[in-house]
Amino acid sequence: MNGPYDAVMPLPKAELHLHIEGTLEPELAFALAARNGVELPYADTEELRKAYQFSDLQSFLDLYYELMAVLRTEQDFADLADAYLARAAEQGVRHAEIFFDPQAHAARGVEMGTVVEGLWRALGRSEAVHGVSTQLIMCFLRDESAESAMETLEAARPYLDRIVGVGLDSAEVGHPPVKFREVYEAAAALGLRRVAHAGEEGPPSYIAEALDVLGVERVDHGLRCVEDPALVERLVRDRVPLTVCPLSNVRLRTVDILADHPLPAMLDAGLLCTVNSDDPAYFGGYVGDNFLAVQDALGLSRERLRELARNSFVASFLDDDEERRARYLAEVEAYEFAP
Ligand SMILES: Nc1ncnc2[nH]cnc12
Ligand SMILES: [Zn+2]
Repeated sequence: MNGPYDAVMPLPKAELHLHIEGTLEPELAFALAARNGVELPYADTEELRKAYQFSDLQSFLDLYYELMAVLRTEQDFADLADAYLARAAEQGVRHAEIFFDPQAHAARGVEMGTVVEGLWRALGRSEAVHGVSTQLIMCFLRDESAESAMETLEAARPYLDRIVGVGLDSAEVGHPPVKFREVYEAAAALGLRRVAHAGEEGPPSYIAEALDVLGVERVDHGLRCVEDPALVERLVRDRVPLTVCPLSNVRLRTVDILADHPLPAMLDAGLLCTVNSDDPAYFGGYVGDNFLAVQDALGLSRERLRELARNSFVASFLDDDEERRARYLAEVEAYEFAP
């Protein structure tokens, strides 16, 4: 018998908010640690999984950065991305726009070229191997300096043919978008697309600032917009996509329980929401699992799920390949949910 899993998983979708480092499963972390002679402060995968209890964004980021110590070589990044793409394909993902955090790797002496070339080894063959088209978005760590962000953009120059845009992530509160005005101006001048995390833990004013000062086309999370009706009106009017990450919000305690998540109200308000996994290895599910979870906890209808899938392609950076976008959108409309 078919269950909700069979109905929802194959629904064609794009994933637009996914940190590749957040796909590092405990098993792969230990395998890479052994390969690279890195000592992890956990006895085994079970003990590591027990550490996945977070009280807020920072408590997660501490573990997220700590585990990155196992990522050293191009092959490590290729293996990481390949594992994600295989999982994503199983969850109905047809297109993925993937974040990476070069500053977090530079801190261990791992250079931009190692990260990008390694990721590209997997991304370059993803369509052929997994049936998933991909794009790369380079994120700046907002709790690092603006100068460091600018140096990172400089370091990325030789690889810009492989990077579609820039993003902004890490600890939000106290690091408003305006801090990165110049680097976003420089990124725009290089022809890069712009997104930023805003309104995850930070106030609604950070969302407006990301739009006004950084010129972002898409807001990552954007959840706290619901506190400001005028901002919601603006986001609806301007069709600004929000990359919502429901399981992440619960695990990082942005919302108490999934049943209280504002996603249905956001969709009712006319916001262009998408559903994404953020850091699936840490938050208990990949993007299809997020779809399933919101269907279950929030009672979203199948037409709402179809709307979310449609939005994901509309909000994607497939503007340079409208034919492909149209093909994906046609797949969404033609999709028949298993009974
Ligand atoms: N949810 C998140 N918010 C901010 N920075 C992140 N880096 C990885 N996941 C993140
Ligand atoms: Zn994120």
